[in-house]
Amino acid sequence: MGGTFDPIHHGHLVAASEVAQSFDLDEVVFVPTGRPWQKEHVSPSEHRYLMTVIATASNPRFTVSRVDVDRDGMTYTVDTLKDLRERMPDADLFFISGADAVEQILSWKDVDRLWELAHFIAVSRPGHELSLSGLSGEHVSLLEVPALSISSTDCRERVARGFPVWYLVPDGVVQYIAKHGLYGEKATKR
Ligand SMILES: Nc1ncnc2c1ncn2[C@@H]1O[C@H](COP(=O)(O)OP(=O)(O)OP(=O)(O)O)[C@@H](O)[C@H]1O
Ligand SMILES: O=C(O)c1ccc[n+]([C@@H]2O[C@H](COP(=O)([O-])O)[C@@H](O)[C@H]2O)c1
Repeated sequence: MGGTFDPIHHGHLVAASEVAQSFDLDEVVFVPTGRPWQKEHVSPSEHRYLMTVIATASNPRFTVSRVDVDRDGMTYTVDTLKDLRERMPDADLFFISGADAVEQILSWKDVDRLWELAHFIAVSRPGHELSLSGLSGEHVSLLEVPALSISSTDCRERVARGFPVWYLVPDGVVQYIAKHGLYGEKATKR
């Protein structure tokens, strides 16, 4: 599952867990982006990587990859998938995305190459229609997952306003944000 994870939240974790169950996956690899070219003002990748490690540590089926964080330049999924394929030559690769990301996929770099590298799984997300958006069902599967109306943008804005993010993100991530003063945190009651 690729994402900017700024920060990772329970919407990401529930989506990953549902896909793992429904598609009988051995492992879900979370891949935090290095420099996402369609997003501005992103937190340093080491913070996003470490929050992802903290959030996934307790699940034996979840792992985190540094392939995007360690690659120079902008992050493109075509490179992510090539790097993962090199590291896992025998694996069947699936790329998990939310409905909003799938709406944009035709704008991604080397989109035609993507279908050769992985099968895509689009999960439902509140506020977005889950549809193939003109993509082929041969390359993309759709999956309804429990609806959690959480976004990283909302989490960042809440922290900046001094509102709690407990129960929106894992406890360790709440503590990591406070410890490193991410998102312009104002003092909050805990
Ligand atoms: N609540 C959610 N339910 C289902 N999928 C989600 C949810 N939140 C994010 N996703 C999906 O997870 C992937 C990574 O998301 P990302 O890290 O960009 O989080 P985000 O909440 O969309 O962030 P931001 O608000 O900063 O854009 C994307 O494919 C996105 O569609
Ligand atoms: O390859 C691309 O051109 C591309 C463009 C936008 C997003 N992506 C990937 O989509 C995933 C979700 O991205 P984001 O920005 O919504 O967190 C993440 O793995 C990104 O690298 C990929």
